[in-house]
Amino acid sequence: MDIDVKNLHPLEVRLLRHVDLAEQITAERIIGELDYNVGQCNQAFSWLSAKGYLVETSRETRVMYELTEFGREQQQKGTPAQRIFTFIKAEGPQALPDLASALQLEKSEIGSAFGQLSKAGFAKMNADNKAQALSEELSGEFILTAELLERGLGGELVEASMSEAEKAAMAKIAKKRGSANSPFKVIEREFITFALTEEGKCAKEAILKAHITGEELGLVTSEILSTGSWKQASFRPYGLNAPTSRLIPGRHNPYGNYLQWVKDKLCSLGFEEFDGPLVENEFWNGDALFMPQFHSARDIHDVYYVKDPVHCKEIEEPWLSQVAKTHENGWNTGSRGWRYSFDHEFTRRQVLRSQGTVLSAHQLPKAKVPGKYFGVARCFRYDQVDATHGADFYQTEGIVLGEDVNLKTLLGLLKMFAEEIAGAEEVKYVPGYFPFTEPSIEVHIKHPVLGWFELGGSGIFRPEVTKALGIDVPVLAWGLGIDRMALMHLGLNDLRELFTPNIESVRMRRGN
Ligand SMILES: N[C@@H](Cc1ccccc1)C(=O)O
Repeated sequence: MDIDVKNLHPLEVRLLRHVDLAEQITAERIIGELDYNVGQCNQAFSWLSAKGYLVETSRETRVMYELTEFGREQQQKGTPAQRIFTFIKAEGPQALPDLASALQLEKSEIGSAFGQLSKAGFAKMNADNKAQALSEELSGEFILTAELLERGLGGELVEASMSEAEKAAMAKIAKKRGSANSPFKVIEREFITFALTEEGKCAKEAILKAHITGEELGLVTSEILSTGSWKQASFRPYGLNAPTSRLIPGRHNPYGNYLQWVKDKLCSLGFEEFDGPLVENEFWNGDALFMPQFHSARDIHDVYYVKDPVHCKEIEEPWLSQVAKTHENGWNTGSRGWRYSFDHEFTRRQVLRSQGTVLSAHQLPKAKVPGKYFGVARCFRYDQVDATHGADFYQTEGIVLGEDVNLKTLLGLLKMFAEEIAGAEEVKYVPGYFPFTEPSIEVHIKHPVLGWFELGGSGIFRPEVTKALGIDVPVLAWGLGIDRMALMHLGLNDLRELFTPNIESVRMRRGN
């Protein structure tokens, strides 16, 4: 079997070298014989078990006794019974209160210790009501207790390896967990026995063959360099195949990065960024874009209305009057208008913006000519959520104003969005319809998994839009689903992945 033992930790190596092939291995032995502490021993066991070199062969819970502080004190001074016996042996019979003050023990302690001595026949109360020793020396239980206390100094006592007499003596003096005046605390500990597996045996042989001792140095220190001791030392090899610990530095969300990249790109092309509120009104979101107020896309199924307050205060003039007249009869835009009576209450209804074009409408009255503007706008439309639809979505919106801009300029921009920003290889530009542009062009791209889908719309704003808002030059306009572009660019197959809270999948995603 080919086993790579170079990456074993010295704690594992020393353990493997130490144990015989057929041996049962216990923590006690490893701690005692290899001078490991409990933590090191547990680590060696768990690492070797994880590698399949060790198997657990049995597990038992053992009762153990641990000397308490009180026990240590008694061990040093002697137990009350011992001390009373030694004292009355040396000084002759004593009254109990005198014993208490001479030995600095509580009366109750004297009482119970004398009781034990007299019951066992080592002392008695004489005619003068004084405690008197009855034998030459203590034996039995009293000696056992002293011995147990002494052995307790050296470490925990395992019940299973105690004699019946010791167990009986221990039962009298030890209390379960923590009693302040008990010399021993009773604890229970799990003992696991391990044995080498076949792989473990191979590993042991491989270690011996490779002369790995576990004493190799893992660290070059200034000390071993300055003393020159490195010359004699043997070193642990680098485990070039050892897995490194995973570093998870903070990083930006890939979609956030993408949005920033798009913004930077547009700014570097001379676009100015615009932005606006999420809550808009029908006027800017639709009316100013020459969408008739009775247009079906504006009914309650598509747009989210604001419940409170339902209406905004007032719409800025002269835009309100100019737009209203344009709807009614074309005003002086050269159009006949939609020929209905403009609803001044409807126009003030508050909505969540449903298209980024609302930003373009706001921009027109204050735009520079020539000028280029863009924005990334979160928009809201009621929709059934699926791989390519959300209830809210981001659009990258933009306008270019100027005497000499035309359809060719627009197509050039759309090509840049589809090919450079979305990264699509197959693109289709098809005629479309929007109430605010003429002509209108839709952009479609082909996604490797989802197939063809629409990126968004574009066109040249109609004079009904531009003139009513104070602009008299051609204005190119577009609104493209930037979520969909990101889907393509980031190599994802579902819009919902852009917004996933699953941190693992976000970490794995390639950034921009
Ligand atoms: N606002 C349109 C897209 C569009 C923008 C600008 C001009 C033409 C079309 C939409 O959301 O679908």
